[in-house]
Order: sequence, then C-alpha cells, then structure tokens
Amino acid sequence: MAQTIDYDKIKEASAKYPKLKEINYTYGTAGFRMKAEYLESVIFRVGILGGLRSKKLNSKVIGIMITASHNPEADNGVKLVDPSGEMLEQQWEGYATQLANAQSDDDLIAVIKSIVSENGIDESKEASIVYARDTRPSGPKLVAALEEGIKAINVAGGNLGIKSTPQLHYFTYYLNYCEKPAEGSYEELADKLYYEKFAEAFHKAVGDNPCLSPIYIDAANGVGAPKLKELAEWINKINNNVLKVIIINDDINSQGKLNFQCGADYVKTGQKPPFGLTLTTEQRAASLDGDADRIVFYYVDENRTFRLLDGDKIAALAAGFIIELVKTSGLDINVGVVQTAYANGSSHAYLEKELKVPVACVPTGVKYLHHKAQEYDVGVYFEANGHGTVLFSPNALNKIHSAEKRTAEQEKAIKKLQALTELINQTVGDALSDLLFVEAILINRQWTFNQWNSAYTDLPNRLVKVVVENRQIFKTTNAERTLVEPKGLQEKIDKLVAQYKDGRSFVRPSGTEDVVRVYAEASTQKDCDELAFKVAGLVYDEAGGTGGRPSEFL
Ligand SMILES: CC(=O)N[C@H]1[C@@H](OP(=O)(O)O)O[C@H](CO)[C@@H](O)[C@@H]1O
Ligand SMILES: [Mg+2]
Repeated sequence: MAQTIDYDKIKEASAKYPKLKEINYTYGTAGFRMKAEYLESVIFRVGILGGLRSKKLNSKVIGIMITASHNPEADNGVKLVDPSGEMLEQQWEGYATQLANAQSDDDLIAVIKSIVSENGIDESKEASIVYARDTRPSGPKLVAALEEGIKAINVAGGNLGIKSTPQLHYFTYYLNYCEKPAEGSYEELADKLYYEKFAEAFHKAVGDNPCLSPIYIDAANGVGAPKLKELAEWINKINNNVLKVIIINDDINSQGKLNFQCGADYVKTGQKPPFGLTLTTEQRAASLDGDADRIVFYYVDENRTFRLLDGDKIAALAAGFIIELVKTSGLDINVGVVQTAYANGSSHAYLEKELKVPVACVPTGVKYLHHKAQEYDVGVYFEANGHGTVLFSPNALNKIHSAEKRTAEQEKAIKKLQALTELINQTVGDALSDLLFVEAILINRQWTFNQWNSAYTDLPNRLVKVVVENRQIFKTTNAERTLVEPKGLQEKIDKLVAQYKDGRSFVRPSGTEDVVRVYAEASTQKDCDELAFKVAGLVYDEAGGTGGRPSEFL
C-alpha cells in the first residue's frame, strides 16, 4: 500500500469527528482520560499521531490502548505506546495535546504539517499501528473512530481486540524486536504469545517446589478476568494445579460493574476487601484494576485485621529475593529500587537499612520510575498503588544468560535469575506477570502472606484530596516532597509535621484529577489522620480551597 499522507483525505475524514469546542484536552500522566462521550475526535486524531510516530521511527510499530484503567465505567481514555513497549516519548505528548485541541479541520492539518516538518518526517515511509481496548461498553465506538484516523493517514492497522494494557505493550515490543510471527491473526497471537511466554517462565521459576494454597483474585469485572482464566489454564496445562486461582468479580458484560466497589484502587484506597469477598484467616487474595496493569495483595491476620501487601511490599519482596540470588550467584550485578513520595516511610527504611539497597525517589507517574530504574543493572520499581515491574539492563541480561563455570549452588541461583528475567514483563507494570512472579517467589520461599508481611510494619498513612480553584499554582521540588509555591506554605506544613512522632506530609497537584493531594503518615492512625486533615485544612484556607470546606478538615 502506498503510504503517503493525503491531506485532503484527512480533512474529509476529520469532518466526521469535529472537536468539541468547550473542551481543552491534555495528554497527561495516563494519556487522555475523561468521560467517554468526549473522546471520539481525540481518538480519531490519536490514530493520525500514531501514523506520524511510526513514520518518524522508520516504520516501527506503534501501540495504541483504549482504556481508562481504574476509573469508573463511563470514562474512557487512550494512550500511545512506543516501539519498545514504553510510554510515548514526552515531546510527543505535547504533539498529542496540540492535535487534540486543534479547533477546525484546517487547524488540524496545520498541526499535522508542523509535526511533519519539525521532525523531518518522510511522508512516504511505511507505518503501522496495533491497537486494543479494555472491556468498557464505549470501547467499540472509540475503536471505530481510531480506525477512521488510521485509515485517513493511510497506514496499516492491526486490531488486537480486547486485551489488557500490558498485553498491548508486550505485543508492540514483540512485533518490533522479536521474530515476526509467521501466521495467525494478531488478535489471537497477542494472547497466545503472551500466555506461552509467561506460563513457561512461571514453571521455570517455580521448579519442583510445592505449590501454595489457592489465591482469590478480584478482577474488578475487567479484562483481567478472561485473560487470567486463560493464562491459568495455559499454566496448568503444563503442570496441573501448580497455580490455583479463584477469580471473583469476573463479570465483564454487566453494565456499571467495572471497578465498582472492587479492584486494586478501591482496596488500596479504602484499605478493605472488595465487594463479594469475605476473607477467612487462611485465605490469600489480590485485586487487579480495570485494565490489569496494577495489583495489590491482602489477607486478614489472626486478629482479623485487614493487611494490605501493596506496591511497596511487592518491591521489598522482589528486591530481597533478587539480591539474595545475585549474591549466591556471584555475579557482579547491582540492584536498585525506585519509589515515589507515596512509598511508606517504613518500606524506604527497610530497603535502605535491612536490604542495604539504594533507593531513589522520583515524581509520581510510571514513566519517571521506569526511566530511573533503567539506571541500574536490575531496577525494581513500584508505585505504592501496585503498579510496577523489574527491569534487567542489557548488561545484566548478558551476565545472567551467559554465566559459565559455576558451583552447583551458583548455577541454581543463576537459573532462577534467568527464569525471573522471562517471568517479569519488562515493558510495563503488569498485574498478571506481577501475580506470577510474586507467587513464584513465595513458592520458592514457602512463605505465607503473613511471613511476607512481617519484613516491616507500615506506618499509618492517609491520602486526602483538596479541591482548589487553581491547582496549577502548586509547584514542587525534591521529587514532589517539598512545595516551592504558594510561597510560605511549606514552612507551615513543616511546623505541623514537627508536632508528630514519625510525622511526614507532602502536598502536590494531581496529574490526573482536578485536585491537590495531601499525604501524611505518623506513628499512630489517630496522629496521622489529625496531621493529614490539618494540612488539608491549611491548604484549603491558604491556597484557594473551593466547593465547601469538608467538615473533617482541621
Ligand atoms: C497517589 C496516586 O496513586 N497517584 C496516581 C495517579 O496520579 P496523580 O498524579 O496523583 O493523579 O494516577 C497515576 C496514573 O494512573 C498513577 O501513576 C499515580 O500513582
Ligand atoms: Mg491500570
């Protein structure tokens, strides 16, 4: 197919997807995300942008995912994925915003032409895109808009159908950097290659250790339900019963249920089990989010206290296991952990003092964590909310996969490391891959959740939202832990924090919601709540709080 850009064709197609005048779109931390009915023109244009990006990168395949993750079912969103499976490069986020906001069809053409000229894009280059969607009812209509965009810019598009976000990331990477698949539809291949890879790696990582008790998985009534079911079947086809998952909240066809009173975000924020799950002390459970790229684990202890094993706990488990294997193997590989300011203070202290591993703190948003993690041979990164993965550098992969002349013990450790490099989805945080590697570590250690949890005790913490007139006036530094503006506010926060044992609090504008977030922790829940609501009250009173002062603010 000749793939030159036909601007008249784009203009004609664009007329069917006029921009909604009153809306100002921003490609934020998680791409474009809002009520689904506002997104058609945006997604049409994202199809065009994907074509331009592919042409710019010498015909490499670009991924596009239509999802709004843990948001309510009525929302939707879209994000682009670069050829290696990473998030879209930052400069192009700006182009995405410009394209989405072009008012008329002529403006749109002008923006496209400026992107072409700024980037020296060869318009005649071949280009291709693969795209997928989650289970939201608005998905098919938005896919149709995307396909119109892809057609308008005359590039090849491959529809993967319903997939988890990490599957789309992995398949995009696969098409660009692995053997080209010989036959079969992309929709089927994107499942098969994924299941095959992770099922085999899981068996390698588990070895012949005895398996654990069943784990209940709350799939948030999202795409994780069918995908995990198939993945588990694939795993148990190789060796029956090695992974026993009981999937709940698996109804992907029922209106309004997606992420409703269930899912990783609900459990993490509310510190309680999802709808449909009453836990006994023996039960192990985990929750995915709506597009299956986050996971948190939990159980109730012998006092019937709910215990959450969040992203910080996953990072500690993974780092501890990998460090031990690296030591035993005798390989010269460094390990580092990357967190954000939301990581619990106890987890930070445990990593630095007990595991003696370097810990970096970066601004919120997976792309910052991912990039920082690339600086280590093995970079473990997790947001407290359960989104994260482990990256092995080319240097580390080379050492792990070509180590020779070792003792039996070293050999065993190296084999485990090799298995982990395959078991972990290194393109992006992946709830299903994370589930498998957590289970593999626990199986190797023969640990209960309680043993995993005992590494350190979380400091009580509280996250509060404050609605303000203009969140753009909040400027931070020091990986978002210190406010620079509004001037003088940080000093006042510091004075409050100083009144509490183990007190810590910081304030930052959200990148995904029109609110300012206040985080606080302290040695008791009572102190921590008091600190959080005092800081929230301070922000409300001194920095343009609006919509009524919530009664709990102090
Ligand atoms: C405190 C918190 O959980 N923040 C979330 C949230 O970002 P905010 O910028 O805080 O709105 O959404 C991001 C995208 O999903 C996620 O990466 C991040 O961890
Ligand atoms: Mg998600």
